[in-house]
Amino acid sequence: MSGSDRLEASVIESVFDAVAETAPEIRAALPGRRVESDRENPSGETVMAADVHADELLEERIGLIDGVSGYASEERETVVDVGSEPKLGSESRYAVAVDPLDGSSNLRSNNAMGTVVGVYDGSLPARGRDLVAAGYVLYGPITTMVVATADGVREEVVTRGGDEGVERSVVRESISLPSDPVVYGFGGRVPDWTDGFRVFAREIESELKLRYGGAMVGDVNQVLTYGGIFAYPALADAPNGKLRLQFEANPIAFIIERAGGAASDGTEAILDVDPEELHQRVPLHVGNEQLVDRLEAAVESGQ
Ligand SMILES: O=P(O)(O)OC[C@H]1O[C@](O)(COP(=O)(O)O)[C@@H](O)[C@@H]1O
Ligand SMILES: [Mg+2]
Ligand SMILES: [Mg+2]
Repeated sequence: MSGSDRLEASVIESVFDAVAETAPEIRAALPGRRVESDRENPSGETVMAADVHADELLEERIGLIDGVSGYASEERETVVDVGSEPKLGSESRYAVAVDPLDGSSNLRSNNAMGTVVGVYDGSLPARGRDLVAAGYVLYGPITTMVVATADGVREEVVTRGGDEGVERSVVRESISLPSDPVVYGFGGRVPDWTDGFRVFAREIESELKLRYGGAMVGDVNQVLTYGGIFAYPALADAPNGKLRLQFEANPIAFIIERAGGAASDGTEAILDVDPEELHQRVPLHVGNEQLVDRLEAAVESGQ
């Protein structure tokens, strides 16, 4: 292994160690943080106290990792320079982009939420093809972490061990999307969908079962588990949809592609989208390849 390969492997391992160690703390702190903070994020959304807390914990832990030069989050205007000279040689060139708490509007109703992380080889904003790893934590009835690297996709269960340590056990390895899709979940109000997307949705309704929980991580995990399609599409008053390219769409697209699926903005692969700014939004359609292909055809013909 060359020096730069060693650095990359060590950065990826350290990022997921940090995320796994932080997840039980993020979860344990939720009950007292189901209220709005006095802040708005760069996307113009009101930030919950739990969003702020998760972001602070992750910045502190990820910022310490040897070889990581930048930390960016949905909740911060600019990339935080956390660079140091890596001990393993090579330059410190990796940037980590995080959605500290995905689906935080589910806090009030006590439904699923997640944490999304992307490890980019380069400075942000970057193309999804520059990701070297991505993953998410799902705070469901149990806490799981899905990790995707060049080697494939795995799912771990994360629990608090003795003396506040964290235990991780791999429960699924080499995950690939089931070839016979079962579920779908689409965000946004139906009247705001484009004509092409509505036509596609009508077809899918008679083929698959609806599973929509309002947290992208939870909804995507249904697709990863049972096969199917998740979308937060372009809307009449929001042509770029709701989800953010760097923090949400790219990491999810990376995971689903590694699991044998596809992800599209409606015309091209999410991972090929050239970023213009850190917080830009993008329509996201992700799942089994044949469904994403059909979606692209329908969206194109309906515009
Ligand atoms: O409430 P809506 O419009 O269905 O939107 C739900 C979508 O918004 C999100 O909550 C946005 O993520 P954040 O909670 O991180 O802002 C996604 O997780 C989810 O897919
Ligand atoms: Mg989110
Ligand atoms: Mg969020």
